[in-house]
Amino acid sequence: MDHPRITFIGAGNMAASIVGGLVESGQPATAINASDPYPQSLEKLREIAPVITHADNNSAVDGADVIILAVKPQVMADVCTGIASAVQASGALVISIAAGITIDSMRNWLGDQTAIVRCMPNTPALLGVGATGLYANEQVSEQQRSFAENILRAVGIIRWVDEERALDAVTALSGSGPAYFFLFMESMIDAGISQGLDRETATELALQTGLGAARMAMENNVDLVELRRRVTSPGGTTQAAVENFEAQGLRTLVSDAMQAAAARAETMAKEMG
Ligand SMILES: NC(=O)C1=CN([C@@H]2O[C@H](COP(=O)(O)OP(=O)(O)OC[C@H]3O[C@@H](n4cnc5c(N)ncnc54)[C@H](OP(=O)(O)O)[C@@H]3O)[C@@H](O)[C@H]2O)C=CC1
Ligand SMILES: O=C(O)[C@@H]1CCC=N1
Repeated sequence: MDHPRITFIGAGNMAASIVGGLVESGQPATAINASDPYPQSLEKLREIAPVITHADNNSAVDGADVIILAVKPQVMADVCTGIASAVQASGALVISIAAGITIDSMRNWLGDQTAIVRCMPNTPALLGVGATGLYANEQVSEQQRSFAENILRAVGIIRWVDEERALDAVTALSGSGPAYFFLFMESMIDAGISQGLDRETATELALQTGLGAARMAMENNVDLVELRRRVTSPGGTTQAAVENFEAQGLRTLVSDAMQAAAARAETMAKEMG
């Protein structure tokens, strides 16, 4: 099978970014179906590519090889129970991108033997530079694993994890991670302004610095500690700032925040499972 027939349930932000990446990577739009109760979301999706749209989830699932559940965790139970018979009849692979919804919950709603890949992408997928962690249950075949890989690779890098629990750590790191960097850049901009820069200048310098640092970390074959050492002249300005970060417990702060995110993913699984 050259191109699997892919169905998106939910045509929001994440679905739109994955559709964009898929079509760019050669998946024909005519082999993509999407359903959403909100016609405007479907129209927006068709501005990206001429996919086949449905108001009804079951009609979108009909004939699919891969079904991507791209709805909010809160509506997942209703969506899954509503398409369960059609999913069982199709034998399709189900891919969920919802935070904190476990494979056990999905098997309860969809049927025991459903092949499920649970994954956690992030919003840079919108630009094709996402980072996704994936986990497959036993029912997923080799061919279905490669479908899942190709779909998520169309919007960035992918990493399989061996245990489903690890997806909570992936959520805490790369799923929520873009927001941490935005917060850090916001803080740098505010600090620059309070030291006398105008907002536009502070913003431009902070964003370009973020981009430059990320590119250096990815493109130079040098580890982060060494890259940091090269910026930090002994007795200079960077040392003064970094010592302040360390003294105020930046590492503990980051670790505690990521633990809160992972714990929230676990609680969501209990609340919505
Ligand atoms: N945003 C992020 O950073 C990340 C999000 N995720 C996960 O991705 C998933 C989707 O998020 P996102 O794209 O941001 O959300 P959106 O709200 O943009 O998209 C969800 C879409 O599903 C539609 N929908 C609601 N009910 C149904 C239904 N019964 N059947 C079909 N479609 C329905 C919604 O319509 P309507 O607007 O009318 O309700 C909406 O268009 C979430 O589960 C989230 O946890 C994963 C990684 C990162
Ligand atoms: O905040 C959330 O719950 C979702 C999951 C990861 C990013 N956004």
